[in-house]
Amino acid sequence: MLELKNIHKVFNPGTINEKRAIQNLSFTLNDGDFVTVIGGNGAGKSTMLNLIAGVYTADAGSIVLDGADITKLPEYKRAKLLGRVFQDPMMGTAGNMGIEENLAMAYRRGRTRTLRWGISNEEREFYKEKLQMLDLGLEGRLTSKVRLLSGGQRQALTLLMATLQNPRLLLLDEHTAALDPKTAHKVLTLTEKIISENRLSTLMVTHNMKDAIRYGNRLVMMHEGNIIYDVSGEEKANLQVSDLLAKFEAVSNGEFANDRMLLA
Ligand SMILES: Nc1ncnc2c1ncn2[C@@H]1O[C@H](COP(=O)(O)OP(=O)(O)OP(=O)(O)O)[C@@H](O)[C@H]1O
Repeated sequence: MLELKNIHKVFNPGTINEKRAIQNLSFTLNDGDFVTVIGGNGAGKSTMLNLIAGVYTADAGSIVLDGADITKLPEYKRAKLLGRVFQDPMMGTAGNMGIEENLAMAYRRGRTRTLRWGISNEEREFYKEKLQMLDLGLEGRLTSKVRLLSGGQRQALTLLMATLQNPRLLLLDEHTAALDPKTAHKVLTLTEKIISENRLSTLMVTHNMKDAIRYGNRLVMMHEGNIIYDVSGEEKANLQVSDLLAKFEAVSNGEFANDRMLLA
Protein backbone atom coordinates (compact mmCIF):
# COMPACT_ATOMS: atom_id res chain seq x y z
CA MET A 1 0.00 0.00 0.00
CA LEU A 2 2.97 2.31 0.62
CA GLU A 3 6.10 2.11 -1.44
CA LEU A 4 9.25 4.15 -0.92
CA LYS A 5 11.62 3.75 -3.86
CA ASN A 6 15.26 4.84 -3.77
CA ILE A 7 14.61 7.86 -1.56
CA HIS A 8 17.37 10.39 -0.89
CA LYS A 9 17.20 13.40 1.40
CA VAL A 10 20.09 15.76 2.08
CA PHE A 11 19.74 18.70 4.49
CA ASN A 12 21.75 21.87 3.87
CA PRO A 13 23.39 20.57 0.67
CA GLY A 14 26.68 22.12 -0.31
CA THR A 15 27.26 23.70 3.10
CA ILE A 16 29.42 22.77 6.03
CA ASN A 17 26.25 21.46 7.70
CA GLU A 18 25.39 19.10 4.87
CA LYS A 19 23.67 16.00 6.21
CA ARG A 20 22.63 12.96 4.21
CA ALA A 21 19.64 12.01 6.33
CA ILE A 22 18.16 9.38 4.00
CA GLN A 23 20.25 7.42 1.53
CA ASN A 24 18.73 5.25 -1.18
CA LEU A 25 15.94 4.05 1.08
CA SER A 26 13.49 1.54 -0.36
CA PHE A 27 10.68 0.07 1.68
CA THR A 28 7.28 -1.48 1.05
CA LEU A 29 4.56 -1.41 3.66
CA ASN A 30 1.83 -3.99 3.13
CA ASP A 31 -1.82 -3.31 3.83
CA GLY A 32 -2.46 -3.85 7.55
CA ASP A 33 1.23 -3.93 8.50
CA PHE A 34 2.00 -2.55 11.96
CA VAL A 35 5.71 -1.81 11.73
CA THR A 36 7.86 -0.68 14.64
CA VAL A 37 10.85 1.46 13.62
CA ILE A 38 14.00 1.58 15.73
CA GLY A 39 17.43 3.12 15.20
CA GLY A 40 20.05 5.22 16.94
CA ASN A 41 20.03 9.02 17.22
CA GLY A 42 20.04 10.61 13.81
CA ALA A 43 19.36 7.34 11.98
CA GLY A 44 16.68 9.03 9.88
CA LYS A 45 13.49 7.71 11.52
CA SER A 46 11.70 11.05 11.88
CA THR A 47 12.93 12.19 8.48
CA MET A 48 11.42 9.09 6.88
CA LEU A 49 8.07 9.85 8.53
CA ASN A 50 8.34 13.52 7.52
CA LEU A 51 9.03 12.55 3.92
CA ILE A 52 5.96 10.29 3.90
CA ALA A 53 3.85 13.07 5.44
CA GLY A 54 5.17 15.67 3.00
CA VAL A 55 6.82 17.91 5.60
CA TYR A 56 9.94 17.50 3.46
CA THR A 57 10.17 16.62 -0.21
CA ALA A 58 12.54 13.86 -1.26
CA ASP A 59 15.53 14.97 -3.37
CA ALA A 60 15.27 11.77 -5.40
CA GLY A 61 13.11 8.67 -5.51
CA SER A 62 9.38 8.19 -5.27
CA ILE A 63 6.63 7.61 -2.73
CA VAL A 64 3.56 5.72 -3.88
CA LEU A 65 0.47 5.34 -1.71
CA ASP A 66 -2.29 3.01 -2.89
CA GLY A 67 -0.93 3.18 -6.42
CA ALA A 68 -0.86 7.01 -6.55
CA ASP A 69 2.46 8.82 -6.74
CA ILE A 70 2.46 11.28 -3.83
CA THR A 71 6.15 12.23 -4.01
CA LYS A 72 5.34 15.86 -4.83
CA LEU A 73 1.92 16.10 -3.24
CA PRO A 74 1.80 19.00 -0.74
CA GLU A 75 1.58 18.19 2.95
CA TYR A 76 -1.99 19.48 3.40
CA LYS A 77 -3.27 17.15 0.69
CA ARG A 78 -1.51 14.14 2.19
CA ALA A 79 -2.91 15.03 5.61
CA LYS A 80 -6.29 13.68 4.56
CA LEU A 81 -4.76 10.26 4.01
CA LEU A 82 -2.60 10.18 7.12
CA GLY A 83 -2.96 10.22 10.89
CA ARG A 84 0.01 11.45 12.92
CA VAL A 85 0.87 11.49 16.59
CA PHE A 86 4.06 13.10 17.89
CA GLN A 87 6.07 12.80 21.07
CA ASP A 88 4.87 16.07 22.57
CA PRO A 89 1.37 15.71 24.10
CA MET A 90 0.81 19.44 23.43
CA MET A 91 1.14 19.09 19.69
CA GLY A 92 -1.87 17.16 18.48
CA THR A 93 -4.64 18.96 20.33
CA ALA A 94 -5.85 22.53 20.95
CA GLY A 95 -5.48 23.08 24.72
CA ASN A 96 -7.92 25.95 24.95
CA MET A 97 -10.70 24.07 23.25
CA GLY A 98 -12.97 21.42 24.75
CA ILE A 99 -12.59 17.68 24.21
CA GLU A 100 -15.65 17.50 21.93
CA GLU A 101 -14.50 20.54 19.94
CA ASN A 102 -11.13 18.91 19.35
CA LEU A 103 -12.85 15.72 18.21
CA ALA A 104 -15.16 17.70 15.92
CA MET A 105 -12.16 19.42 14.34
CA ALA A 106 -10.54 16.06 13.66
CA TYR A 107 -13.80 14.60 12.37
CA ARG A 108 -14.36 17.47 9.94
CA ARG A 109 -10.81 17.63 8.67
CA GLY A 110 -10.86 17.66 4.91
CA ARG A 111 -14.66 17.52 4.75
CA THR A 112 -16.98 19.94 3.00
CA ARG A 113 -17.06 23.41 4.52
CA THR A 114 -20.81 23.62 4.32
CA LEU A 115 -21.03 21.69 7.58
CA ARG A 116 -22.42 23.74 10.43
CA TRP A 117 -20.03 24.27 13.32
CA GLY A 118 -22.55 23.18 15.95
CA ILE A 119 -22.12 19.66 17.26
CA SER A 120 -25.28 17.57 16.84
CA ASN A 121 -26.50 15.17 19.50
CA GLU A 122 -25.83 12.29 17.18
CA GLU A 123 -22.25 13.41 16.74
CA ARG A 124 -21.86 13.87 20.47
CA GLU A 125 -23.00 10.29 21.06
CA PHE A 126 -20.46 9.11 18.51
CA TYR A 127 -17.66 10.97 20.31
CA LYS A 128 -18.82 9.61 23.66
CA GLU A 129 -18.69 6.07 22.32
CA LYS A 130 -15.19 6.60 21.01
CA LEU A 131 -14.03 8.16 24.28
CA GLN A 132 -15.53 5.32 26.27
CA MET A 133 -13.22 2.97 24.43
CA LEU A 134 -10.23 4.82 25.89
CA ASP A 135 -11.47 3.92 29.38
CA LEU A 136 -10.12 7.14 30.87
CA GLY A 137 -13.45 8.62 31.95
CA LEU A 138 -13.24 11.34 29.29
CA GLU A 139 -16.73 10.59 27.97
CA GLY A 140 -18.12 12.43 30.98
CA ARG A 141 -15.96 15.51 30.35
CA LEU A 142 -16.89 16.47 26.80
CA THR A 143 -16.66 20.20 27.38
CA SER A 144 -13.54 20.17 29.59
CA LYS A 145 -10.64 22.13 28.18
CA VAL A 146 -7.98 19.82 26.83
CA ARG A 147 -5.21 21.71 28.65
CA LEU A 148 -6.61 20.32 31.91
CA LEU A 149 -5.89 16.74 30.86
CA SER A 150 -2.81 14.76 31.88
CA GLY A 151 -0.12 14.01 29.29
CA GLY A 152 -1.36 10.44 28.91
CA GLN A 153 -5.00 11.46 28.52
CA ARG A 154 -3.96 14.04 25.95
CA GLN A 155 -1.93 11.53 23.95
CA ALA A 156 -4.84 9.08 24.04
CA LEU A 157 -7.15 11.81 22.76
CA THR A 158 -4.64 12.76 20.04
CA LEU A 159 -4.50 9.12 18.99
CA LEU A 160 -8.28 8.98 18.81
CA MET A 161 -8.35 12.19 16.74
CA ALA A 162 -5.65 10.92 14.39
CA THR A 163 -7.63 7.75 13.69
CA LEU A 164 -11.19 9.12 13.73
CA GLN A 165 -11.37 9.22 9.95
CA ASN A 166 -9.68 5.86 9.40
CA PRO A 167 -6.50 7.14 7.78
CA ARG A 168 -4.82 5.05 5.10
CA LEU A 169 -1.67 5.23 7.15
CA LEU A 170 -0.95 6.00 10.80
CA LEU A 171 2.43 7.56 11.67
CA LEU A 172 3.46 7.45 15.33
CA ASP A 173 6.68 9.28 16.15
CA GLU A 174 7.75 8.22 19.65
CA HIS A 175 4.25 9.07 20.82
CA THR A 176 4.74 7.56 24.28
CA ALA A 177 8.33 8.71 24.92
CA ALA A 178 7.30 11.69 27.06
CA LEU A 179 5.02 9.63 29.32
CA ASP A 180 5.85 7.77 32.52
CA PRO A 181 6.24 3.98 31.98
CA LYS A 182 2.80 3.05 33.34
CA THR A 183 0.98 5.67 31.26
CA ALA A 184 3.09 4.82 28.21
CA HIS A 185 2.01 1.20 28.57
CA LYS A 186 -1.64 2.22 28.76
CA VAL A 187 -1.38 4.41 25.66
CA LEU A 188 0.45 1.64 23.79
CA THR A 189 -2.25 -0.88 24.70
CA LEU A 190 -4.83 1.57 23.36
CA THR A 191 -2.74 2.11 20.25
CA GLU A 192 -2.70 -1.61 19.57
CA LYS A 193 -6.46 -1.85 20.12
CA ILE A 194 -7.29 1.05 17.79
CA ILE A 195 -4.93 -0.27 15.11
CA SER A 196 -6.34 -3.79 15.19
CA GLU A 197 -10.01 -2.72 15.38
CA ASN A 198 -9.62 -0.42 12.39
CA ARG A 199 -7.02 -2.59 10.61
CA LEU A 200 -4.78 0.43 10.22
CA SER A 201 -1.45 0.27 8.44
CA THR A 202 1.01 1.82 10.86
CA LEU A 203 4.61 2.96 11.26
CA MET A 204 5.58 3.45 14.90
CA VAL A 205 8.96 4.94 15.78
CA THR A 206 10.16 3.98 19.25
CA HIS A 207 13.37 4.03 21.23
CA ASN A 208 12.16 1.26 23.45
CA MET A 209 13.39 -2.04 22.08
CA LYS A 210 11.05 -4.10 24.26
CA ASP A 211 8.08 -2.19 22.86
CA ALA A 212 9.44 -2.56 19.33
CA ILE A 213 9.46 -6.32 19.81
CA ARG A 214 6.17 -6.53 21.72
CA TYR A 215 4.01 -4.48 19.36
CA GLY A 216 3.28 -4.88 15.67
CA ASN A 217 3.87 -7.67 13.17
CA ARG A 218 7.07 -6.31 11.70
CA LEU A 219 10.17 -4.46 12.91
CA VAL A 220 12.66 -2.41 10.93
CA MET A 221 15.97 -1.02 12.14
CA MET A 222 17.42 2.12 10.59
CA HIS A 223 21.02 3.21 10.47
CA GLU A 224 22.59 6.14 8.60
CA GLY A 225 19.48 6.84 6.58
CA ASN A 226 18.69 3.34 5.51
CA ILE A 227 16.91 0.21 6.68
CA ILE A 228 19.47 -2.36 7.73
CA TYR A 229 17.17 -4.98 9.22
CA ASP A 230 13.58 -5.91 8.42
CA VAL A 231 11.95 -8.76 10.28
CA SER A 232 8.36 -9.98 10.62
CA GLY A 233 6.09 -12.78 11.80
CA GLU A 234 7.45 -15.50 14.01
CA GLU A 235 11.03 -14.37 13.58
CA LYS A 236 10.07 -11.01 15.02
CA ALA A 237 8.05 -12.55 17.83
CA ASN A 238 11.07 -14.61 18.88
CA LEU A 239 13.46 -11.64 18.95
CA GLN A 240 15.21 -10.70 22.17
CA VAL A 241 16.49 -7.25 23.11
CA SER A 242 19.99 -8.77 23.13
CA ASP A 243 19.58 -9.68 19.41
CA LEU A 244 18.79 -6.07 18.58
CA LEU A 245 21.65 -4.78 20.73
CA ALA A 246 24.04 -7.08 18.91
CA LYS A 247 22.84 -5.75 15.55
CA PHE A 248 23.28 -2.16 16.69
CA GLU A 249 26.71 -2.81 18.05
CA ALA A 250 27.76 -4.43 14.80
CA VAL A 251 26.83 -1.38 12.71
CA SER A 252 27.76 1.43 15.06
CA ASN A 253 31.31 0.52 16.13
CA GLY A 254 30.68 1.12 19.81
CA GLU A 255 29.26 4.67 19.35
CA PHE A 256 26.03 3.06 20.25
CA ALA A 257 27.15 2.90 23.88
CA ASN A 258 25.99 6.50 24.26
CA ASP A 259 22.68 6.06 22.59
CA ARG A 260 19.51 6.62 24.55
CA MET A 261 18.12 3.37 23.24
CA LEU A 262 20.28 1.61 25.78
CA LEU A 263 18.49 3.46 28.52
CA ALA A 264 15.02 2.41 27.44
N1 LIG B 1 15.35 20.03 9.31
C1 LIG B 1 16.59 19.55 9.38
N2 LIG B 1 17.65 20.31 9.03
C2 LIG B 1 18.91 19.82 9.08
N3 LIG B 1 19.23 18.57 9.47
C3 LIG B 1 18.21 17.77 9.85
C4 LIG B 1 16.85 18.21 9.82
N4 LIG B 1 16.05 17.20 10.25
C5 LIG B 1 16.89 16.17 10.54
N5 LIG B 1 18.17 16.51 10.29
C6 LIG B 1 19.36 15.65 10.45
O1 LIG B 1 19.14 14.45 9.71
C7 LIG B 1 19.61 13.31 10.44
C8 LIG B 1 18.43 12.37 10.68
O2 LIG B 1 17.58 12.96 11.64
P1 LIG B 1 16.23 12.30 12.17
O3 LIG B 1 15.56 13.31 13.05
O4 LIG B 1 15.46 11.76 11.04
O5 LIG B 1 16.80 11.09 13.03
P2 LIG B 1 16.05 10.14 14.04
O6 LIG B 1 16.41 8.76 13.66
O7 LIG B 1 14.60 10.47 14.11
O8 LIG B 1 16.80 10.51 15.37
P3 LIG B 1 16.32 10.70 16.88
O9 LIG B 1 16.05 9.32 17.37
O10 LIG B 1 17.49 11.30 17.52
O11 LIG B 1 15.11 11.56 16.88
C9 LIG B 1 20.21 13.85 11.72
O12 LIG B 1 21.60 13.98 11.53
C10 LIG B 1 19.57 15.21 11.90
O13 LIG B 1 20.41 16.09 12.59
